[in-house]
Amino acid sequence: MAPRVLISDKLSPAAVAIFKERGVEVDVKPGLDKDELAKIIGDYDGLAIRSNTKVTAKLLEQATKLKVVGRAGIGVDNVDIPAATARGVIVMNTPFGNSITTAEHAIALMFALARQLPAADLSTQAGKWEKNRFMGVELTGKTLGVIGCGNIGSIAATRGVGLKMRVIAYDPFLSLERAAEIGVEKVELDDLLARADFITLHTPLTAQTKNILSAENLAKTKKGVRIINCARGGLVDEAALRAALDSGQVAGAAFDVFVEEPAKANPLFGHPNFIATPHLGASTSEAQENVALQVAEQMSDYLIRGAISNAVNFPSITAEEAPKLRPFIALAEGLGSFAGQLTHAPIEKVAIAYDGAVADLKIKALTSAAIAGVLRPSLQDVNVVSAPAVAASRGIVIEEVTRAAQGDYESFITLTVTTKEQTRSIGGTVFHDGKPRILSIKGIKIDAEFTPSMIYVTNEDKPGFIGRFASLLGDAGVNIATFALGRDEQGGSAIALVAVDGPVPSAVLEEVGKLKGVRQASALHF
Ligand SMILES: NC(=O)C1=CN([C@@H]2O[C@H](COP(=O)(O)OP(=O)(O)OC[C@H]3O[C@@H](n4cnc5c(N)ncnc54)[C@H](O)[C@@H]3O)[C@@H](O)[C@H]2O)C=CC1
Ligand SMILES: O=C(O)CCC(=O)C(=O)O
Repeated sequence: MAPRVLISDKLSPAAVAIFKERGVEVDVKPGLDKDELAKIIGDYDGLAIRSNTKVTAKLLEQATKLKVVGRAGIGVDNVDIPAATARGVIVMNTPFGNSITTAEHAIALMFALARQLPAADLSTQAGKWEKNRFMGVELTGKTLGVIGCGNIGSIAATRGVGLKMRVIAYDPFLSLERAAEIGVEKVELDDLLARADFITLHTPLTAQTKNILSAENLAKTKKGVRIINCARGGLVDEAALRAALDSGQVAGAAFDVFVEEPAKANPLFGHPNFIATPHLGASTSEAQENVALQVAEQMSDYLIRGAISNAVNFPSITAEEAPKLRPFIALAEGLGSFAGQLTHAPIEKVAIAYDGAVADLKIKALTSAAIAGVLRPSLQDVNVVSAPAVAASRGIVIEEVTRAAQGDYESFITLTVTTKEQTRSIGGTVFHDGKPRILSIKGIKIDAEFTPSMIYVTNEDKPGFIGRFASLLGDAGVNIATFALGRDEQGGSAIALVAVDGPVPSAVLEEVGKLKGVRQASALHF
């Protein structure tokens, strides 16, 4: 069945065309309220949004089929990422499609502030011709302070350089090489505040950046500074800015984003030196076409081919990598599931060793699959996306190692689960037929495929056991499909991994457990 996607915000029609071209069914329903959306979200595999749709934990509870949320834009603050991750929903954004447009909006607002364009327009069209009222400032030679010099900040910075401004940037993650490349001077925040004639903000809203322009920091600015915020509401303390505009410490401010959106009332509204736009940073036809095309392509790639790009809660997997990775994901998940089904005590650690060629694949994805396998026997809802977060919330330590090929196989994965009582290791590979194989259990060599119903037995290596075991299954009407055996040494510990046709009745398993020499008998399902 074709996957179904709902577009719940206003997106360029280019997205619909891409979804259809790729074989994804698509419904376009912008403007639904949260209850209407909650009613229908259960029908969809994908949800494509801009900033209006709020993807809350409550909405996600109803999204029983949902696999991916695609944000046609950058900020994903309207999506509850931990809740999406916990439900195994991939969240993707389009990190570059609207960067130029947003940087241009910041520059437009800088000009608007420098020459009071909105007020001059209003006054002129009112027939006032107030030539003496609107004295502006020149940008050439002024200092532009950029707070957050990532994709958008660095474009804004280079535009500032092009306008012959001196550009200084505060961004703890900006390297000196990159600063030199874009022609900015990297400075500390206090230095920026003291020197900038214009400040433009381009950071995400985080615990560190919230109120980065607080009352205290606004007091450190150069008197007469002008401030532009096209990033996120909450980076500037709105009440403190209002006071600084009133006192003249700040000569003007232009905001595209607000603490509360849609902003219908705001402490800054009505100030003569304040300019507002309604979150228009990304609103150009070029940017909207870019982000719509990109989000539709990314979501289709994931839903149809399993390729993941620009996910904020999962490593990227290209369309080329996906088919190579798929059998190893099945192997990792199978090994995890094997160990998980046999583990009945709280897990302290899961260690995964990747030997040989597999170490060059996306091992983060493989590790997630292995953890999902380990946890699923006790937690039905866990999946490859949510598994690492679930493991972390349970205090399970995850260890990954990559090594050169150790033995006979080009690739080998060994998964070790540690509880208070014991450590259990299981290893395997993918053969050239693309099928995952179990090749070692507790260090004992064996060769078995994962099949839907299996019996795993550990026993003393003594003559007669296999006959007794096989007869018991035969007498109980349990048909053996394949039988794999291994032992550590003659007369030592032996293991049997038996694929059977259909589920094993628990009474039969109990009887197997009572056979002479049997230490443990478990039914496994894959
Ligand atoms: N108004 C609008 O319509 C739009 C707004 N945006 C917003 O613009 C913001 C920036 O977007 P991008 O440049 O694409 O993001 P980005 O991730 O490329 O850049 C953000 C920069 O902020 C820096 N940063 C992080 N914490 C910082 C801190 N404590 N102090 C100083 N710098 C810090 C990072 O190192 C990074 O370089 C985002 O919040 C995004 O949501 C993006 C597009 C449109
Ligand atoms: O989609 C929009 O209009 C908002 C864009 C935005 O804020 C973002 O991409 O972070």
